Amino acid sequence: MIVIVDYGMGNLRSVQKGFEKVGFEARVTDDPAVVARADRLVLPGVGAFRDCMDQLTSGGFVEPILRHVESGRPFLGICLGLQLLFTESEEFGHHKGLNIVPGRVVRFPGDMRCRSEVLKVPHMGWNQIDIRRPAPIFNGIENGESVYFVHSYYVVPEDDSVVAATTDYGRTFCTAIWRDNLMATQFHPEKSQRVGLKILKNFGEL
Ligand SMILES: NC(=O)CC[C@H](N)C(=O)O
Repeated sequence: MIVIVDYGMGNLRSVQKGFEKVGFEARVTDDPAVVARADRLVLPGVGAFRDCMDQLTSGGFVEPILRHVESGRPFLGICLGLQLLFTESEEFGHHKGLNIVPGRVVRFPGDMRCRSEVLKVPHMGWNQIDIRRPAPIFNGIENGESVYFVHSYYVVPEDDSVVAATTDYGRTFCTAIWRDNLMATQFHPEKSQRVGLKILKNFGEL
């Protein structure tokens, strides 16, 4: 069973519908005991880093998430669900994350340009992924495919070897990580139509 963590700040229904569209039942839960029993766990996230960490902590989700990742069972983080895996984020201050992946979460600068065009922050819309490592979620996905983004911050892993894909937006930034059973994307598979559904299907088939 795929379990989607409901800590009050995720785009849960669209993630759930995405899995259903590719033939996988996904259970949305706010019960840490159900999270602890998941054989595949999805951590979505929309909103501010600190608020999400506060919700995960107050909801009793931190331990079950850490145990799940240690167990080797498949884990998928989406957008803020990627960022929360890291040591800390500079979003609205300095806030500690789950520290499952050493590294920081930093903001795009406001003065990025591409040729003469100012690149707005948040990075919002379709952009291409440059697949660096054959993460299982990328099975059957062509390099250079477009996916959908909505974010102002991006992750900077201490160990570059966890980077599975990058994207260019004023700079080349990490857009997906893969370490053993742990996979996470800065973009939104559930908003990325055909490519995104394939990614969700790949995760369901692990
Ligand atoms: N879509 C989001 O919630 C974005 C996550 C985070 N607040 C960021 O701006 O990067």
